[in-house]
Amino acid sequence: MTAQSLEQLRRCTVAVDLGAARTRVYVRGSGLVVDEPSIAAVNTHTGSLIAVGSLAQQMSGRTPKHIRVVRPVSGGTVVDIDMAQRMLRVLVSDKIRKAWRRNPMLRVAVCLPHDAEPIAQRAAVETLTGIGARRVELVDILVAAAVGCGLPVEQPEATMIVMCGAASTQVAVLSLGSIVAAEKVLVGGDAIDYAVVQHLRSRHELMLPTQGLHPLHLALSADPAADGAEVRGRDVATGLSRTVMVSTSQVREAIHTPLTAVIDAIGRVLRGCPPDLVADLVEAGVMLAGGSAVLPGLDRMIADSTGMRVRIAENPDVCAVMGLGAMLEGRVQPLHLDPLGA
Ligand SMILES: Nc1ncnc2c1ncn2[C@@H]1O[C@H](COP(=O)(O)OP(=O)(O)OP(=O)(O)O)[C@@H](O)[C@H]1O
Repeated sequence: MTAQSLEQLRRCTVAVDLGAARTRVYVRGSGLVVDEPSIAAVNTHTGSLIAVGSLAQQMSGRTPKHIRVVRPVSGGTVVDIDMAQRMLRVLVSDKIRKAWRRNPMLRVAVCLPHDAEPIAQRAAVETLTGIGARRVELVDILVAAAVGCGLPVEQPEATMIVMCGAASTQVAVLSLGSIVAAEKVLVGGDAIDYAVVQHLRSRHELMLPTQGLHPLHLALSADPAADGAEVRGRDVATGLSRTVMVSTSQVREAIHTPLTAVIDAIGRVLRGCPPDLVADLVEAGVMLAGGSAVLPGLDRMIADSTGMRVRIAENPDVCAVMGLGAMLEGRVQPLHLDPLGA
């Protein structure tokens, strides 16, 4: 991050993280004002918006035919600009109206997945300008999250962040405010949940409701010797409700493949780093951020396979937007490198 780009971010009033699972909005001077699921419910007859955020999430899987629950953000990219704008307008309505009114030249900072395609960048800019932003600054989510975790990204020392989101896991090594090496794999919390759902379907012939995944996360945190968790779902053949006991070892086996993809990505990033930075990381360790960072046992698995110390950020799910917030509040100081004048 150059001093110039930090200067541009300082002129922003609002920071937005449009995630595949959740939308977060930070307003300068007010803090985090929105943290809601990136979901909208629409009446297909009239086209009108019925609900957004948590309320729309509650409707998911329970709607009559004329109501459709949609996700305007997929894989960290806005795929339905019109719906994303309508959702954002409702989510931020009263929270940033004041900021908007006070500042008709509103500048907004948005974090995007690492190496976002130009089309994804344009979709984010169009979404925000469509709801009133005059200028949109784009920031790599890995830089924003590293700042939000409190990592010393501006220093000449390596820091490693693993951002475990819903749609993807992104890994980076940063030094002197920039990304030295990074990787993105399209495996996140959703793929891990899907692996568990598929396992239950094939092994127990059980279809799981979305809410049923929580006991499985708890089962993972239990003692491996414990029995596991009771899970209620629908029998694939009869359609009737049924309960099965799922053991911790079965859940671990089911999520082994997606987690291996994450471990492999970390390995590739380490191999792409100069040896001096890898030596720094032995001391500094790895920081886990993103909603899936709290998946029980993930930190231990990464520590075992890399031999490095692994920490989970204090509020891992909101690191990226809080990092953007820190930049617009001016809490991130660029490192001034004095030219030697040679
Ligand atoms: N307690 C928990 N245990 C395990 N997984 C969890 C827990 N809480 C949230 N998750 C997972 O975290 C993911 C959401 O993470 P996050 O809020 O970082 O997503 P996002 O920023 O919207 O996603 P992306 O960065 O991929 O766009 C979901 O897949 C969810 O299942």
